[in-house]
Amino acid sequence: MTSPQHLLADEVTVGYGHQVVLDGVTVRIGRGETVGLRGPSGCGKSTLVRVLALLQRPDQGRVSIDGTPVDGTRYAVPVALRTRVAALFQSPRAAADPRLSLADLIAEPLRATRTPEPTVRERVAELADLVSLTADLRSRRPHAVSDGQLQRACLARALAHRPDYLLCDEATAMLDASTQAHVAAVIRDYQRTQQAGVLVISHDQSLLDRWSDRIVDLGNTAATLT
Ligand SMILES: Nc1ncnc2c1ncn2[C@@H]1O[C@H](COP(=O)(O)OP(=O)(O)OP(=O)(O)O)[C@@H](O)[C@H]1O
Repeated sequence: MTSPQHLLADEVTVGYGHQVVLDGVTVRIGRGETVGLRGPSGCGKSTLVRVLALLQRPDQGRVSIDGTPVDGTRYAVPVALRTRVAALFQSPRAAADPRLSLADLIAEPLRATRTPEPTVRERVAELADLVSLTADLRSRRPHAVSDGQLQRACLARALAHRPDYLLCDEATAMLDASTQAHVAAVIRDYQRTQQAGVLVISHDQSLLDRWSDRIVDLGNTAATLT
């Protein structure tokens, strides 16, 4: 029997104190498809991304990757499994270590998995080219680049391990129109060439319509959404 080709949040429940944010939510992202996720502010979209990215453990329910259930958060999960999912968030400044050059930022996930240094350097050059970061920009630290340039580095870093699933949480919301189009184009090319599954969160309905194969509405959390 072939294993399923999807990233699945299965009947996931998450609460903070007395507030239940996700109540038995099921969302499936198939390989090769782009799923849009919408819903009013505070309905739990970012919480769901953190759960799917294995950054937060649900109170109930579970995540599985291509049929393999995941138990625990990211660093408790074997490298080969956890690197299949990557996430890109709205604020690159919150995500990036200010002490690292953009090249070292992109290299971070590769070094964290003990990738040999020559391979790291080769892959970083390839990724930086993919997001059009010049050699000059690669040597700068976050304070010396624009938000758009930093977000491009964060995208390169997210793609470092060639994830099968990429979760984009308002990833283009803070960017000007031309950087937004650039980042979106890189993600779409990646999605097509790798047959990756992509989850896109946005408050911009026209962006969701353009980008998604289908749209899931998380405003209706009582329902099971697949
Ligand atoms: N760590 C936390 N501790 C307590 N409450 C939290 C925490 N993280 C999120 N919340 C609350 O959970 C609810 C859902 O937050 P979340 O960020 O997942 O929603 P969202 O749909 O992504 O919102 P937005 O569209 O505004 O980004 C909100 O009411 C938020 O205040």
